[in-house]
Amino acid sequence: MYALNLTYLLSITSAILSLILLVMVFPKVKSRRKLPPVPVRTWPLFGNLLSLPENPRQQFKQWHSQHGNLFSLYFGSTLVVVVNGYKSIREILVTKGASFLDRPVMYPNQVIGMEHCGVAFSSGHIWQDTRSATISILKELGVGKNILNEKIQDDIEFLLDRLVQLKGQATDIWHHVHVSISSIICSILVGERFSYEDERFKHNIQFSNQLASCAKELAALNFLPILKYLPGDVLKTNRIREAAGGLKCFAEFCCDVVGASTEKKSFISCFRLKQKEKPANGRAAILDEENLKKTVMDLIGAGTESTSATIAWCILYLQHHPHVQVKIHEELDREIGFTRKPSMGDKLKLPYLEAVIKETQRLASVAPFSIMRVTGEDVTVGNYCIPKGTSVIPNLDSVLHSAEIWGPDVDQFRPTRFLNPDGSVRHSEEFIPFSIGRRNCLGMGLAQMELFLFLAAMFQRFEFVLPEGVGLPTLKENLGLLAVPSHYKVCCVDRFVERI
Ligand code: HEM
Repeated sequence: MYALNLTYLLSITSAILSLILLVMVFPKVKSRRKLPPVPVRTWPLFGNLLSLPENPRQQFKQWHSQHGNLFSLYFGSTLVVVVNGYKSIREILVTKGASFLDRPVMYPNQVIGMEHCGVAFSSGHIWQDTRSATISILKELGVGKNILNEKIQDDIEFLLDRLVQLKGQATDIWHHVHVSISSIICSILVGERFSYEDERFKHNIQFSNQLASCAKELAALNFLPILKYLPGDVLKTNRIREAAGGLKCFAEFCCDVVGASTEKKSFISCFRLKQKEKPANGRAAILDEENLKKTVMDLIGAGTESTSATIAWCILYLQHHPHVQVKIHEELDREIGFTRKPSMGDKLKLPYLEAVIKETQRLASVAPFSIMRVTGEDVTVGNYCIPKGTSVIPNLDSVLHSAEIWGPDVDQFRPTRFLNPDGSVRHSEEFIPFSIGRRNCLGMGLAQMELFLFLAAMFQRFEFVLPEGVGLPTLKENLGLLAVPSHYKVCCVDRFVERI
């Protein structure tokens, strides 16, 4: 009887234990089974990092066509899901956007102890409150309105003067544009322009370039932090530390310049005024000085290279397609002439230029992999489950370079794809260089103003031609934090002189 009871008790206990085990383990087995496929062999420690070429655009394209819209990779031990195609990207960034709003921690922010604040790399409430404050201040300061139009025009005047002074000598046009675009964002932040010769302003540009040049090392350090202990500074940790520290110092300097001013003419003073407002949600503490400094750094970082590289791509494409430059000149001469500056009010009159800008953004795709997101909870996309805490790459390139969307000549520069038969601009929902959803590019309005005003004024004034005897510059990109062109030189031929 006793033996029978013991057997009975044991079998009941083991049945309950098996059930508990099944309940505990099954979801994991199930979710593991439903992860998007890993297209290559995974190695201990490195994961799939060793299978990624220096420029993964083509490799991602191939895996997209072989494995469908979602595939997984391990960057070290971190699971990263790459999402491709308009439908799936829309699903993660818009329809199920709430589960994909956060960002993973990034190494350079960690180095300066600012990984959780600011607007571009923060998460949760800090991101939400900082983003809504930043957007409302930029609106107050006139993004999309005439006040900003004038600020931008000031820097354009400086740029045109500098280019005229070169008297047609070959020059690195991207460098000049970079300085002007950087000056605009600084003047929005501080309320007045820095002199281009200001040492701190020049250093800031230098530090941004320095950080951008360490993109590969940054990617490795992000996912294999143990590598920072390698002897001999193989991964340029000293350069990264110096650049990130330098950018932080410049942001502190900008905040000091504005001081206690309560005039609502700079981003920094408006942000400080918001610190004093009593918010409905009771979270005023989030908009503190540390957060202000990091937001200033984020706006400078996100708002300079992206726009100036796009302008550099545009002028480079036109060296390969000179007939497009002729058409831009014809449109500008017909609609604006030479006696006044182009303004935002002229946008509708210059559809060809607008189509050229869109085609440049599509083909150059300067932020091909957007900025990584991280899932805030387990979420199902298509047939797959993406677990909470997974890093996610929205592969914008898979949309901007999709032959299904843009046709068989997708790799060619053909601005007319953005024109309707009646000559007006064709808008397409798949045109997503600024990403989509609640966390898309916060500076889209400013970037669009800058691209239009700079390019309209530059083409009104100059014809950009290659120096004599120099072959066509390469279209090969340098893919770091962004996809930028290789440096090239052009001569800026003054069209106003020709008219006199
Ligand atoms: C041609 C120029 C530009 C392109 C192609 C571009 C593209 C992008 C992309 C793809 C993202 C990632 C969005 C996402 O995660 O879904 C982004 C984020 C961001 N961009 Fe831009 N951008 C440009 C210009 C600017 C400018 C001028 C500013 C400055 C005000 C700016 C500020 C930002 C900020 C602050 C974020 C982070 C937003 C957040 O995390 O909430 N961008 N941009």
